[in-house]
Amino acid sequence: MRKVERAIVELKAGEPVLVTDGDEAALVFSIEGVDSPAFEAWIDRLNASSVAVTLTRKRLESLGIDHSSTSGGVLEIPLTDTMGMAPLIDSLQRLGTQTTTNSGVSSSDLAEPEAIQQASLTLMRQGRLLPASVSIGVPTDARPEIDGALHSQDLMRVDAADVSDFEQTVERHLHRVSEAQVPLEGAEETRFVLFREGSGLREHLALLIGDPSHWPDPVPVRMHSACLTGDLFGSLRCDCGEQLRGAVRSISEEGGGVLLYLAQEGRDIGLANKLRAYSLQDQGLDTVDADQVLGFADDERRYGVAVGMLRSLGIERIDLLTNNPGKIQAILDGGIEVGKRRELLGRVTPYNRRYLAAKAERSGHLLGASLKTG
Ligand SMILES: Nc1nc2c(ncn2[C@@H]2O[C@H](COP(=O)(O)OP(=O)(O)OP(=O)(O)O)[C@@H](O)[C@H]2O)c(=O)[nH]1
Ligand SMILES: [Zn+2]
Repeated sequence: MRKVERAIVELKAGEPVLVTDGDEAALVFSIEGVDSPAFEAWIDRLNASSVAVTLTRKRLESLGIDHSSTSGGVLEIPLTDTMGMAPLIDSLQRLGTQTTTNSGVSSSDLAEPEAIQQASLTLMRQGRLLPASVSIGVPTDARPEIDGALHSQDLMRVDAADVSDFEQTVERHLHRVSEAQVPLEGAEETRFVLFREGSGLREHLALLIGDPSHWPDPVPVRMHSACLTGDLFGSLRCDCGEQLRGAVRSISEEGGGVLLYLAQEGRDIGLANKLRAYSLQDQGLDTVDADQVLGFADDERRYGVAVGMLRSLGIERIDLLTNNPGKIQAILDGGIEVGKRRELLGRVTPYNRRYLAAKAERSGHLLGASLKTG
């Protein structure tokens, strides 16, 4: 597991990772890393005649490519002697982010992602990078070159099978690391408990509000996905900051309960991608389409960690503060009983009205009344 974690750090730094599957091996870069010196250097070192771009199905759809595969597609790009590095990098980056549906690529140009390419997309996802990768196949005669780099620790190697296990393993190994009393405005008796994922990459908080021995049954719970712009800076583009403070207040008034503050910035696409999505929304796309252009599903969140935290706190029956039916389903799927849903509304502003409307109309969030009156 630590190897996969290190591989993600390499990819985030624009460096390649060697991904293997049996006898097959490829050097994988994130599409964000193709302008790094390492990319050009490895094309030369391996004397590569082509590179392969792996895109998610959502990304293919947004490029107007009708592809039947559920997991994505792989486009082989031949490298010619006359093609300079700058145009190659430019066309790779455009495949990763351009908004036009006129990509010039058709479904017949695409291959099904194999284990290595599937693993590459998982690595990007775990690193909250753009979900697109570029790989360079390693031919047998280039193995000594690669072995040298592995030996001198210039290159990290991971096996595709370990990558595919990673996501599940992370959720199973949740550690309760540290805790302290932190009095909050409106909820002075609050205890922060920090949980760390097995991989060490992410940390989530449980705020225990009030005295647990006097909590109502079912326990009022809010699962809140981090939103740096809204929670901390009071962004008017969303309703998160108000929901966060409203939840603390309301749980405290009801006699206590738990707020889970989950490291799932931007519906778990990460802050870098959320800012990209915002900028696409400023060009006219709604919140769902903007994420799709970047290659993401409507909502990338899973709640295994939240279920794990509730279990570790000994909570088996909850009332959930949310407008998102997907969260209720996820908790039920995790085997925790949900009594009531309690709505939790933020203020509707001219800046967030469109965002909230898209959540209601396209993602099934229960916000209808607030949008009419707000
Ligand atoms: N990708 C993306 N994420 C956004 C955007 N606006 C806000 N977010 C993120 O959406 C998440 C909202 O989290 P929550 O309030 O927990 O969840 P919710 O799905 O709105 O459901 P509720 O429980 O009803 O609030 C946060 O992680 C925000 O950072 C956006 O335009 N695009
Ligand atoms: Zn927000």
